[in-house]
Amino acid sequence: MNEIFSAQRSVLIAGVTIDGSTVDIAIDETGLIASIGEDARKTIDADIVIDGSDRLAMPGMVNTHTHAAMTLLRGYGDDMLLQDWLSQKIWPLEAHLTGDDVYRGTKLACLEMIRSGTVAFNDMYFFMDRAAAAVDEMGMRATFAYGFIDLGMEEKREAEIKATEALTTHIKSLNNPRIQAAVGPHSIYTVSQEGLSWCGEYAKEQDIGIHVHLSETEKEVIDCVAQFGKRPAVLLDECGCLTPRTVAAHCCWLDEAECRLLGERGVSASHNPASNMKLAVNRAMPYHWLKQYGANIALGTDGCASNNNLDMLEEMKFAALLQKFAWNSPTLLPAGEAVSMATAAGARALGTGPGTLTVGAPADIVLLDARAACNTPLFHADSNAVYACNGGAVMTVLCGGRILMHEREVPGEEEIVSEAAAAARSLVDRAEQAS
Ligand SMILES: O=c1[nH]cnc2c1ncn2[C@@H]1O[C@H](CO)[C@@H](O)[C@H]1O
Ligand SMILES: [Zn+2]
Repeated sequence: MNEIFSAQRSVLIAGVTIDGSTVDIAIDETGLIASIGEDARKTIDADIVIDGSDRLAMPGMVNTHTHAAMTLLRGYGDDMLLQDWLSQKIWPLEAHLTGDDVYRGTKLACLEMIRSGTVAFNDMYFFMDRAAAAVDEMGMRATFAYGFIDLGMEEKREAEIKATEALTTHIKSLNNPRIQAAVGPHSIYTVSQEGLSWCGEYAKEQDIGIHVHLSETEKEVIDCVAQFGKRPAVLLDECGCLTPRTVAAHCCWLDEAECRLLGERGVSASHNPASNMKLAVNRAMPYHWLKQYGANIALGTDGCASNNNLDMLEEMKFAALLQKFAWNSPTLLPAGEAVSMATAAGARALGTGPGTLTVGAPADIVLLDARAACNTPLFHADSNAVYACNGGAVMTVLCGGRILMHEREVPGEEEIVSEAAAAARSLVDRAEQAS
């Protein structure tokens, strides 16, 4: 059994269901889908054969906004106002974080994501070289941004610039096609205009993406207008931070003109409904306007301190329900669109491929249990995936043809969990001793 997790080999998923038809999926030794169809098994002499009967195939999901190592802070501070939560609970604890903590927390995050069908994620945090090591070992894809926060102080800005440059250099030196760097200006309320402009220019020069929090709360918009006389998306645009490779997380309080601007710039908006509801930001991302103006609308969980898990199947349901409820329209964000947000739109946001099950695409594939209660009866696979199932229905996960989980087994799971639990305990102990 263990050898199926080892090196990259050619794989045949035999007799699996896609959109109601039974097909084979052949994956070559470079990790691409070589053929899909009734006779795909004849096209390769596969090293590994996965039995696809009683399985539904879907593209691997892409989590476009998270802080992976915040798994260690899960349940540490809940039921608070966003500003209090950050300043009283989260930031004081993060001051004690070490690289080892981030490594262990990110491994736990990867485990959780793999177990719920996610193959790629967009991460913003600290000690990202250690997060990249965790992802490399777990076999997923990720884009890493150092969370750039200068609080308007020039000295701090210099340090953040150095940290950002060091991460980009490190990630590029890994030469791992699954791992990319991005620039991570945290938000317009934690980064000066000088800092934002540097981020915009640096991203352009390095040809990498930008990962930023945008218009999460009404306070962010009110303060921005009072201080700068313009709204947050306009400010970001003037600093060169709205590009086709920008992922803007939350986007809750955008007005219609800002949605048009995001569409014109080809920005990806990452909807994070669970975090938004938990922190009561009191407005749902204007999905209808972003869609109307052509922004790429993707999905994310945010960190585990505000969600409190990384299950994208659950997140699709939250997205579909929140949009309907908030904008009083039961026809808004139907199941098929929620699946596209979690797959194709996410892959487009991070540039990891088409995010579809098509020939020539990277074999980022999730197999769901067709016999699970949540998939019974099976009138519409998308409907069950969005409204009925959660990550527990995910049986097998492949990323770039590599098998990361099979029949719910992930290699090394017990050790990852126990080491993360110990790291979280020790982090809280250190913070409490210091206070
Ligand atoms: O919802 C959120 N809004 C704003 N900041 C957040 C949220 N969740 C996490 N962080 C914070 O963003 C930084 C990333 O480098 C971290 O300090 C993390 O705690
Ligand atoms: Zn966030």
